[in-house]
Amino acid sequence: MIVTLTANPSLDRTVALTGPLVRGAVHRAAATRVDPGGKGVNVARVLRAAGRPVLAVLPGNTGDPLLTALDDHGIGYRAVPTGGPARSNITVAEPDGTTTKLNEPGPAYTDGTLESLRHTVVDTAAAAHWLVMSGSLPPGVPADWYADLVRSVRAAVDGSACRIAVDTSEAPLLSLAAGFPDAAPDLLKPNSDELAQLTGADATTLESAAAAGDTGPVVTAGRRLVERGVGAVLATLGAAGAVLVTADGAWHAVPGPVTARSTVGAGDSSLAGYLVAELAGLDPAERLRHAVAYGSAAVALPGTTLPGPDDVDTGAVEVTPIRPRPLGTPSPALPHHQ
Ligand SMILES: Nc1ncnc2c1ncn2[C@@H]1O[C@H](COP(=O)(O)OP(=O)(O)O)[C@@H](O)[C@H]1O
Ligand SMILES: O=P(O)(O)OC[C@H]1O[C@](O)(COP(=O)(O)O)[C@@H](O)[C@@H]1O
Repeated sequence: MIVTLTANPSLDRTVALTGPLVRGAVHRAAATRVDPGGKGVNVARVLRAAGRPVLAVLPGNTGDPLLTALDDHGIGYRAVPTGGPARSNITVAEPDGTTTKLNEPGPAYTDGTLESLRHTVVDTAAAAHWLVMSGSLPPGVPADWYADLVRSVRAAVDGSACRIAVDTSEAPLLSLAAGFPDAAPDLLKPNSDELAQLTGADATTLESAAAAGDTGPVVTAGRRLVERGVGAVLATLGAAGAVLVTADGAWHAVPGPVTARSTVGAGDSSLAGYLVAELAGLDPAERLRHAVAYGSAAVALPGTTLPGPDDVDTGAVEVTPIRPRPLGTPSPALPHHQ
């Protein structure tokens, strides 16, 4: 079983426009849709569609439309009472696939929510193969909460029995990294912005260099994290695919041709695809292939519509091993902001 923790879930409302977004203009939407969202919820949805047993842990009060949506999708969950309804995050989708996201901060927790959530995670992790902690933290939650939770789970559960994956950003990500090596997860899934936040590198340059075939800076950034205790770094790079770095090697995977409709949920689908392959016993290169195939499949679908196995074409993804640097060769410099 896989447990996903979404500390700040959302109802994702996607508004599709008929033309490009114009600031200050009135737009008549072509269509709208509402999906249950938040990073861990999305990972749970993809895993469930792939036939993997999954439990979503999240804050939520009985009757919250988000919990109703999870019921409708057949996602099992443990919800902890909290301070108000789940936030609504808005995506504006333009016809060329450009997506603009407006993410609310989310309701503050009531006294006890944080502790109940922590207990529920530690309790459910005891029976899990993977625990996935994903997304932002609501207002008032200490930034080092994920780092503390990694330590709590490791103290309570045999580490080899339940591995931990983390996908977060900004202060919670930086606090997690400050807690390495003892708070280092088995799998970290940064996108290029998050890799830049961790290393001080420039995100656009990391992606554009990889798109031009130079994965050196991403591999250097990934290796630094692995040297600090992270088991594997799955660095997703938008249209440039993804790079996987472990203690044993590094690989780059490039997606096949995709018509982008909405990038929302692409990173979550990548993480879920990686886990699908890992649970099937596939090797690191194949895990990366699945991650990129699932991410690209998500991009081709509207709103937070997430891919099932039938949407995913692993054969279209090209995976290349990245040769280790010869001994004594200095690492390439990371591209920093000018
Ligand atoms: N424009 C795109 N074309 C094809 N695949 C894409 C595109 N954008 C994202 N992807 C796929 O989705 C994955 C995750 O996207 P990314 O933007 O890096 O993550 P996040 O959603 O976390 O920011 C990529 O590794 C890639 O496989
Ligand atoms: O917790 P955050 O960082 O505000 O992100 C939440 C948003 O991210 C999503 O989970 C999508 O994430 P990705 O596009 O990175 O896969 C949305 O469903 C949700 O609205």
